[in-house]
Amino acid sequence: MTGPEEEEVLCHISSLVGSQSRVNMTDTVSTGSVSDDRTHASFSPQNALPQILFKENYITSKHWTVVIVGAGVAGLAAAQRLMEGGCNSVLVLEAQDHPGGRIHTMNFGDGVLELGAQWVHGEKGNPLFEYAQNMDILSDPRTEYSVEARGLFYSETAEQVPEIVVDETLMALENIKENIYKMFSPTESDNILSSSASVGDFFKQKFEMFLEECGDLPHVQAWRRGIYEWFLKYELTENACNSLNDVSCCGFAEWTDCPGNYLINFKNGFQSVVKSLSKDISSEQLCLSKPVSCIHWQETYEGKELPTVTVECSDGDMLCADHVILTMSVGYLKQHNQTLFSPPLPDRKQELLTHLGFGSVEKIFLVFDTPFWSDSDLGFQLVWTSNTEASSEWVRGIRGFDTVKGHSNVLLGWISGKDAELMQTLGEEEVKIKCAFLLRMFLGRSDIPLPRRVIRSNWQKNQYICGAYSYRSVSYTKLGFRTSILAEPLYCTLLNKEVPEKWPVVLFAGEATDQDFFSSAHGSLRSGWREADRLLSLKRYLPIK
Ligand SMILES: Cc1cc2nc3c(=O)[nH]c(=O)nc-3n(C[C@H](O)[C@H](O)[C@H](O)COP(=O)(O)OP(=O)(O)OC[C@H]3O[C@@H](n4cnc5c(N)ncnc54)[C@H](O)[C@@H]3O)c2cc1C
Repeated sequence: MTGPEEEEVLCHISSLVGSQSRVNMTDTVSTGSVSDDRTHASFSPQNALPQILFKENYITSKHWTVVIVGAGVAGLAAAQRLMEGGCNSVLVLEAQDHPGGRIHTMNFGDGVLELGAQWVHGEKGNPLFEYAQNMDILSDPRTEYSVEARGLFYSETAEQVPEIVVDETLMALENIKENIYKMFSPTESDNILSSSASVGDFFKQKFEMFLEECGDLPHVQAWRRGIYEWFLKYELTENACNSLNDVSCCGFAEWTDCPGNYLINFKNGFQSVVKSLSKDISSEQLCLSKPVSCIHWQETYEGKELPTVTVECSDGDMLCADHVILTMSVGYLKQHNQTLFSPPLPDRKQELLTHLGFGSVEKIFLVFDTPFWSDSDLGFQLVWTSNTEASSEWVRGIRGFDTVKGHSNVLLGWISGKDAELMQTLGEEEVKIKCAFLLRMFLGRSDIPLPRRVIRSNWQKNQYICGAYSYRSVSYTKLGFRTSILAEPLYCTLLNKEVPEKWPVVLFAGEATDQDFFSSAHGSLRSGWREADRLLSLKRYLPIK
């Protein structure tokens, strides 16, 4: 079913990690990360057989200094940093048959489609921007820019909402958002009351005040309310939550913007970061299709040597290491932490995982034979001003359709929360029909054709990702949780006085563990470096291999 215009970039990535996938014949892994019609053809168990026999012995017979679980940005960044620091005994285990995690670039036509991370968000102080710039993999933001959530705003009665109303309302909402940052910034909000404030309540209260001040005619007020609903959907996507009432104002204000262009593209897609981070990792050190099922660690150790962490894989393989860095998503950890650790995680960490937010954001790419819009259109934003029959359906969750850089015949719809989860359960035909119906209704154009195909991301369905990214919920801040609690390693108390008494054995990286840049790829990158540096600082105690 794969169209001629499309080719999995992941196949290209496979070449950078060698042609051996080390797929275990006895362990069939369903990645579920993309629509069912795409497979990673280069990794066939048949052609991997000779390597399997060699690799399985190789990885289990060695005692590794560091085993990293997950080959997303965080895991690869940690591996690269460790190796640059002189620690070469590093093994990366990845459950899926490709590296990249929540980065998934797909070749399409003459360009790419990004099913996961799409842009570098900001320049100044952004570690990913600096890294990518040094690697010369970024497009020039002055000539190669993207737009998001722009274009014309239409109501379900096919009226274009006057730009002045759109601009005024969005400006008011941006000001309210700015106020959340100011009032709830970590320096301003050290009290119990502010820790229970929700972003949803804050917006609602301030927006009602704005409406009152405006004193509009009823139809203008209906537009403003529709724009407000549109804006909330935008924020649901930014925060990957079901409702902004779940998002804590304090947690929201912890996010730190990096000044500069917010939608920076890569010359060859986000996958070039994956490629660059893994360029020095040999094929022996990156083991794909190798899910880890349990981390066996010790809380105290009396021996003269250093304690060993045993990594148990789903296929029964046991690997030994001095340290393990885990980079799985919070969604995955929420589902598996009860069985993933032996002994179990400390209570406080388990409780944190219950309260830390992690929800769905999905992309729906509509591919048309020929565009029904013009080159100057930036997108079509959907403003619901009343309740119609369609408004109770999942399609109401679609914020709008943006044009896509490099593809004149593709529109991108964003959807999040419960509507995104429901959308994933539907067949391609139904999604196609519903999206075309929506566009016809809002644009008042019965001539809009059915898209030729629909390409969806399906992050929530992916058993090794389980959603999009993390957010700080109201209960999380109310109970006093901090990112540092999630990021804190599991220590083993050593009686050997030659080394620090609290010896980190299991370490945690990944987007959610970054204090300021959680939910982003630059947060992941920094978290991988942070944990690698933590281990490199112990170098003097280790026979670094
Ligand atoms: C739709 C979407 C759009 C986004 N847009 C942007 C954007 O424009 N800009 C931006 O900066 N960020 C964006 N992000 C966020 C960004 O993609 C992530 O923050 C980042 O890629 C996460 O990297 P990570 O290494 O922390 O985790 P992951 O990428 O999730 O890596 C973890 C890896 O662990 C593996 N794994 C899980 N369980 C196991 C196991 N048991 N054994 C072995 N391996 C396992 C997983 O398969 C995965 O490969 C977006 C995310 C989504 C979903």
